[in-house]
Amino acid sequence: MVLREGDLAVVWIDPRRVYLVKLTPGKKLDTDKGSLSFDDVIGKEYGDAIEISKGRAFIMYPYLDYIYDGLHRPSQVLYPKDIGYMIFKSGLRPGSVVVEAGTGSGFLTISLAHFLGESGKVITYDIRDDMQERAKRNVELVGLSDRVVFKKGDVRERIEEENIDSVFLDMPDPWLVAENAYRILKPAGTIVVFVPTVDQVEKTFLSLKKCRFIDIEAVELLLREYQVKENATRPRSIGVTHTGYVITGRKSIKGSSEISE
Ligand SMILES: C[S@@+](CC[C@H](N)C(=O)[O-])C[C@H]1O[C@@H](n2cnc3c(N)ncnc32)[C@H](O)[C@@H]1O
Repeated sequence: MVLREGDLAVVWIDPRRVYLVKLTPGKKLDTDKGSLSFDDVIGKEYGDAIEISKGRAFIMYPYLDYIYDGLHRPSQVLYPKDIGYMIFKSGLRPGSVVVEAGTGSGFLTISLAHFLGESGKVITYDIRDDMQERAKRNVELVGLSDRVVFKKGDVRERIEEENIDSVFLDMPDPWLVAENAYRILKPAGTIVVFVPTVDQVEKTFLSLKKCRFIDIEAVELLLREYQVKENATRPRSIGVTHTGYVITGRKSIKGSSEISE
């Protein structure tokens, strides 16, 4: 595919220099490895490489992992390893309608919008205007605005939607949202929560149980990156050692709450 004005691309120089850019004529990307004029990128294809003063810039398709590397993120975003599992457990599919809180920098929003397709919707709540403004720009940059509805609000107090397929929560006190989540979900709809500390796991798990959710699980996903060198291949000694915990549950349908006991 030949790249045109306005297309999104990833400029990959090395693993620490990954930039998500919109190809605007006359603009350029300045890095410590050299400048890249977007006029030189327009007309090229994903996968092409362009020489810059101190290296090479590879022009890559904006896959989610590159979006993760290149996104401007004022808040801590969820890690891909956790997002993958959360989406799997949620049962999300093309056409799903999900509610999310909080929006934060919008990386989970973008991931959800990506997987639920053109016919799906993410309704994302945040109590902070500045977070939603930044997330809006991120979602717009990756061309997914049609699939996302931004709402300013406190989900502990009120969620306007109903008949929702899944609720995703990444916020400090998700246990205070259990009742609202239960109310807005379809029967057998799923709740997926991410929290960074163990005391939050306990509060969240018990609140889901109290609200008649069934099939509740709490897990931690461990990911270990390897350095690969001849005769010296081993786990890396530095890196992200902790992200958090994922709690999942499902809205009970009539009579099923007894089964979970
Ligand atoms: C860690 S960030 C979410 C990051 C997001 N998952 C991402 O991947 O970019 C947590 C967000 O929750 C929002 N928040 C906290 N309490 C909230 C509430 N009661 N209702 C809605 N949003 C809330 C915060 O303003 C913050 O932006």
